[in-house]
Amino acid sequence: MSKQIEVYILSGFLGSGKTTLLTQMLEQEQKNGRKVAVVMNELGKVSIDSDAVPDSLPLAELFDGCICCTIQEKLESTMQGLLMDKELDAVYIETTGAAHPIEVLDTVLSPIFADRFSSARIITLLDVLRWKEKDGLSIQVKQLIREQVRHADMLILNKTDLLSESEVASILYEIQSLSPYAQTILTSFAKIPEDSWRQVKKLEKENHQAAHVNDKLHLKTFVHRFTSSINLDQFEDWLRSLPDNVYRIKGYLSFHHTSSIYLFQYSYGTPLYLKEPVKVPLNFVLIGENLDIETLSSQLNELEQTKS
Ligand SMILES: Nc1nc2c(ncn2[C@@H]2O[C@H](COP(=O)(O)OP(=O)(O)OP(=O)(O)O)[C@@H](O)[C@H]2O)c(=O)[nH]1
Repeated sequence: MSKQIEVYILSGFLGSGKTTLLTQMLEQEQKNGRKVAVVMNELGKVSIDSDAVPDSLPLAELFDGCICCTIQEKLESTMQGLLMDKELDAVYIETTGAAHPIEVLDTVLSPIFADRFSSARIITLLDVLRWKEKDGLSIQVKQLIREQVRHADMLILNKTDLLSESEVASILYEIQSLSPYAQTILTSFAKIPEDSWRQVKKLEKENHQAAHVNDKLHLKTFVHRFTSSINLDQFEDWLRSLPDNVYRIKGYLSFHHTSSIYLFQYSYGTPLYLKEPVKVPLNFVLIGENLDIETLSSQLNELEQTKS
């Protein structure tokens, strides 16, 4: 199997400190001599933050749209292009403040190459002052910030210099009830301990051995590779039996009754099948909260056991 590439999705509302954080992460990575690439997304037509990325690093700037919705396919092709670099260790994606992290994760895990990026992590920054004054925000913005917090693997409560210790403590308490599993740290100017974000990845690696570590991560991804065709009716029975914590599925399937391959998409309970014109590996990606990966894996293996 080809080398896994680490992916860090930097999420957080406008001005929360994503670029400030990215600059430090890249300094660390350069010090460690690792090869990284950066993907930056701006809603407008021009580059604003690209100076934060040293000239020596590959940088893809995706303008004039949001990679979580209007220009999803640009992100997908950018990620596919990055796979050509055999030396690459990690990709940092700075999202726009308006991005929904699950939508970005969903794009990063395109079934064409999901097995290479399956350790993707969401790191969310929260501006504590903005959170304290959230009553002044629209319902939609409040909802988006909550989603960014809720789906984080690592949560950075930034700009703590702007509030008192007791105000920060009460926000921490509130946030931990919203996102009890994320590794949470308090920062000013996004100063995080060296390489701490890379430890988040290690936690999942240990998932398979240490049951207690599972509790730390709530949003999970799982990539299954089908090696044969399956029975459509049985597949649909399996879909109907899925728990609500499976948010997204997408992947390639082949069925006993046809020689075609289908791209299957499932979002908020609605399935969609599209005939795929070319032959592709049958990668099947699931994204959800607290997924019981062992059970899902054995159910998918079982689907392959039926031969007609
Ligand atoms: N006081 C204070 N200012 C901070 C802190 N972190 C970042 N800033 C400042 O906040 C502003 C926004 O920081 P950025 O890192 O550009 O935030 P961003 O999330 O990349 O912003 P967008 O790209 O607009 O979404 C900059 O002027 C930073 O210097 C902090 O902890 N405390």
